[in-house]
Amino acid sequence: MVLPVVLSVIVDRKWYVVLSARDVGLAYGKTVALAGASVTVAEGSVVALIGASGSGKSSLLYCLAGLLTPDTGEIRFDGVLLNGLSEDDRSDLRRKDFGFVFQFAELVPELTLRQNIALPLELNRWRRSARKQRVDELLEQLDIHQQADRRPVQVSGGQAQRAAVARAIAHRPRMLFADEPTGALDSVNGAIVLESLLQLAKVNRTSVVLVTHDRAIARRADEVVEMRDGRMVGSE
Ligand SMILES: Nc1ncnc2c1ncn2[C@@H]1O[C@H](COP(=O)(O)OP(=O)(O)OP(=O)(O)O)[C@@H](O)[C@H]1O
Repeated sequence: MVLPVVLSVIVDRKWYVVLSARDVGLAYGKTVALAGASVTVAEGSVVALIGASGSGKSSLLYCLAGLLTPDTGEIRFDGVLLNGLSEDDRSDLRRKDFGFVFQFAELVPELTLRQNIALPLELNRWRRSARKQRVDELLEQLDIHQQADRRPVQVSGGQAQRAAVARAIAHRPRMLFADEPTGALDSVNGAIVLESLLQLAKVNRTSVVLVTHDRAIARRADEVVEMRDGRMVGSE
């Protein structure tokens, strides 16, 4: 009975929790940003964190991504407690398994789009030929091949943000963290960036945590988690 076994492995994999936060608390001095926030991300799924300004979305995203250490609670990636890792191990994890897209592309201004996209591949020691092939493929997929040799100031905001998406996903990370990735764009360019991000994540089977205050964007996610006052709505 090989088939049922294979099927059950596929089903288990689909619901495998790749990342989770449990009862996470974080304060900046006297300001409480997170007050017992909990969320789980199934492998290959897109989770949108939505909520009013100041509700703690970005703080939770940064804790999930290992960029901030929570004061209390647990963050686990692949079952491993992030708070228990050394700073070196956490930065290894971010380099290999995580990708980031922020509201403003935050590309390196001195480098061309092509060089920006190649950065995570260099950091992960991809061979030159594999690097070139992957960067060319992404430039085509994101329709920015004609701007490949320009620097960020020489392209439009939408093109720069598409390059930022390419850079975030280039090394095929298991997790992509996106903080208002379309927040600085008009609706047409915002839609192009969002579609590219979701499509590339799907192709690479990358799980996504997406912070947005826009319900129309959140509707594209597999799961929408609403935050208020540093925790999930309905969790009081
Ligand atoms: N570096 C910081 N220093 C002090 N307080 C901070 C800092 N970052 C965030 N805060 C505060 O923590 C709370 C949560 O902020 P956070 O940025 O996580 O919310 P958010 O939901 O992402 O907001 P927005 O949608 O406006 O980006 C807010 O009260 C905010 O003012």
